[in-house]
Amino acid sequence: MGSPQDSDPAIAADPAIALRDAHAVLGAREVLRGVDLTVRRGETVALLGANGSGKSTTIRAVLGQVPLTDGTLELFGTPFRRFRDWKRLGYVPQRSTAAAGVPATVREVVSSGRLARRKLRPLGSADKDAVERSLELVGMADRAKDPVDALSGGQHQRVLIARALAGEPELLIMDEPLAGVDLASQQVLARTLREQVGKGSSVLLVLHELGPLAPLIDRAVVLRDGRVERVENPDQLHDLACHPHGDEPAPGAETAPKIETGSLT
Ligand SMILES: Nc1ncnc2c1ncn2[C@@H]1O[C@H](COP(=O)(O)OP(=O)(O)OP(=O)(O)O)[C@@H](O)[C@H]1O
Repeated sequence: MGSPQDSDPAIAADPAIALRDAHAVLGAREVLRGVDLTVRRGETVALLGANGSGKSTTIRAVLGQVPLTDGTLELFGTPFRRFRDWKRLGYVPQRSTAAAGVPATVREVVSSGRLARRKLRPLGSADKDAVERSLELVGMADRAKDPVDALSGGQHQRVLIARALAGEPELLIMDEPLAGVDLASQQVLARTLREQVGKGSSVLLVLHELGPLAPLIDRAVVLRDGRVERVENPDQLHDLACHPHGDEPAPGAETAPKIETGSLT
């Protein structure tokens, strides 16, 4: 997707993410073995690949949660070791790892997305407006006072997305945002992302199926065994989501509905 920022060559020259020849070790294994990943301003990039191919590790490396043993990372043109502008990033972790058992209301969780912007100051009117806008965007405004523990899995996911959006990030990173989410919530996410991208945000998301997000994806980077196997443009995305490693569908197999089911492998 093009963004208004594309017209500024200085900004367009600095991608939101520039990961080069990234290597990372977890336990005794080299899990990333030379990953190159660029997300330009205003671009929406999907990371695809089989279980264990290194998608989450790549995202965690971009966030600095997994150190690189080799290679380089720049965020918005700044080498990672000097990058401090965390308010420009929003992160939606895999649902199972976040907010479970937190004794907080929906609004409180979403408000925590403003932390990097307001530091330790109390919530101001701009903060409150951003929180309310994010709740509206994901369709959770009417649940704002409910404890997050009282939510379903898909509603939980919407709250985590709202928390990331509340920080008004220029780069939104999401790890399997469609996992376990019904079609209605997937469509809410698609609408939300479209709005973000329309404002010029960049998006990196791990997906197993493209679902309603397919029309929003500019490029798909397919990982295999800790390396980029290939990079595809939107024309190939349908086949990629169903057969990320180029496996042919069984003769007569119905592939189109698979993308829309939301049931993930
Ligand atoms: N903490 C860890 N210690 C050791 N190995 C790990 C650790 N976390 C992940 N791995 C290994 O790293 C590899 C890549 O894992 P990663 O979670 O990045 O894959 P993924 O592509 O996101 O998979 P999935 O689709 O299942 O979420 C896997 O082989 C996994 O077993």
